[in-house]
Amino acid sequence: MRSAIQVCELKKSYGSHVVLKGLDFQVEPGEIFALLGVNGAGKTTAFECIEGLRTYDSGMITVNGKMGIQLQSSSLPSHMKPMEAVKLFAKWNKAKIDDVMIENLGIKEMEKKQYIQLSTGQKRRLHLALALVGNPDIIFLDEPTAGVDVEGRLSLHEQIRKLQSKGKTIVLASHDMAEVETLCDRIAILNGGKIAFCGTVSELTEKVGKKYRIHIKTQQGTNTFETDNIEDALLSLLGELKHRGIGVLDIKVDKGTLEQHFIEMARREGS
Ligand SMILES: Nc1ncnc2c1ncn2[C@@H]1O[C@H](COP(=O)(O)OP(=O)(O)OP(=O)(O)O)[C@@H](O)[C@H]1O
Repeated sequence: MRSAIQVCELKKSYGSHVVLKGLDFQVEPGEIFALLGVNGAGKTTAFECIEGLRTYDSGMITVNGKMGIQLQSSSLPSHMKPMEAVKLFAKWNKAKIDDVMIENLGIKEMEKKQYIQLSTGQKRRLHLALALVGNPDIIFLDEPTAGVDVEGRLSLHEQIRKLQSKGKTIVLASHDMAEVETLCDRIAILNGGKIAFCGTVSELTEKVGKKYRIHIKTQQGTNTFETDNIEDALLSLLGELKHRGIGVLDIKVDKGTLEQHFIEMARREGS
């Protein structure tokens, strides 16, 4: 099967500032893929090169499918009404407005407001609707839930999953690691102008998360212990607690969070 997006040796500089030093990655059809990196790593630059909005110095980009691009904040005229924007985008795309999509994203509820009067969450939903107007195959979302409250974020996640269930490919950039962990099939970490890691979150954990962490809650409080040998550590910990007559209320074992692995990756492979 052809990849939805294939990026080979992508290089991009702004004057003497080299931002992308040869990116290589692929996005497969129907997956939710995240491009991660610290501020200024070059995620937006990479997106814009792929989207055809920015020229690049060298490399090859292949996109198989129609693209839909979520706007950045304050990209629309401040007095424009949400449905006016939707109609305008539909006209540009020569597309029929999908009433179900408009309904799902709650665009009609904001009908009376001007763009400038929308909340951050409402703007994000409108931007997503505008990206979807032309019925694209591949949807680019640059920080789709930044500044959105928990409820709004969950509702946007639901919409993004619905898109995936319809066979759409989603490519997103996000600084919210919890969001990435729950939503994405694969991630790529951009660091020092290169892809430092590309794969699933579990693969990243295998690569970076060397130690097990035991989080244990007792009547005396919560503690975290790190160990290489989970079996021995658990046995001796539980044995010791039993010996001292301390009851265990909760116990969890992990190999660190995506956030910790991301930071570790940035430190390890830093530019
Ligand atoms: N038009 C431009 N002209 C010159 N430099 C630019 C331009 N756009 C971006 N840069 C620089 O390129 C680097 C990468 O920026 P980019 O916006 O792609 O990063 P990013 O990973 O998307 O960051 P953030 O997480 O903050 O959105 C930064 O150092 C930025 O200052």
